[in-house]
Amino acid sequence: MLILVRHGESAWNAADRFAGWADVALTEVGREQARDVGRRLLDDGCVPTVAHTSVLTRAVSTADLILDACGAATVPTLRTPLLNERHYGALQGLPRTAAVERFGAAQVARWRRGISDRPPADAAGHGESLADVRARIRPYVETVLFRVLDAGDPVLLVSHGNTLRMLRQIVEGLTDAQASALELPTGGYVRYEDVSVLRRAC
Ligand SMILES: O=C(O)[C@@H](CO)OP(=O)(O)O
Repeated sequence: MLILVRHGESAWNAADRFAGWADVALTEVGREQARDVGRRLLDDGCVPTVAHTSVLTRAVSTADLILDACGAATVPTLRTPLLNERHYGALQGLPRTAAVERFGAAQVARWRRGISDRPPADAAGHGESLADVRARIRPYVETVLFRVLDAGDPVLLVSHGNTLRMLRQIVEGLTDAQASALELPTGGYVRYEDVSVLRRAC
């Protein structure tokens, strides 16, 4: 079983600011969203035995709260930057409304959901398109994730909006347009009971 979770609401989700690799904490709403996922997994008898998260605090905290709430606090957890949110370059920290005023709604929409549109780079030259994120996570999906799923472990994977968009494209075999249109709310999750279907789609 694979359980994909988008982290709970962060301070910058609440403030409508681009987060990317900025290490923003969960709000109390986000913490409760995470605990709620854990309680639902427990009720459904879907307690993970392995967890994978990004290295960003909002994902790590979400995983910890989920695992605590479903009685699985001691399961082995892999934290990897491969599961980080897309790097949003110079947009990080900017309110979305300010970005729209400065660059126009159409350009901001392309940076947010266009597959190969890379946001403007930050001072250090960083900034990833969705295609860059897909290339970053593909080796993780094909070697690390599938190896654990093949061992039969129910895996909890906590990541980010754009990273999960690309991860779902890979494991569900979605087109670019379908992947770009995916919207998982903060604290939202998708559960795949039969992971052999995912292997075929990959
Ligand atoms: O700020 C971000 O890092 C992401 C996810 O919340 O934003 P967007 O949905 O605009 O890609």
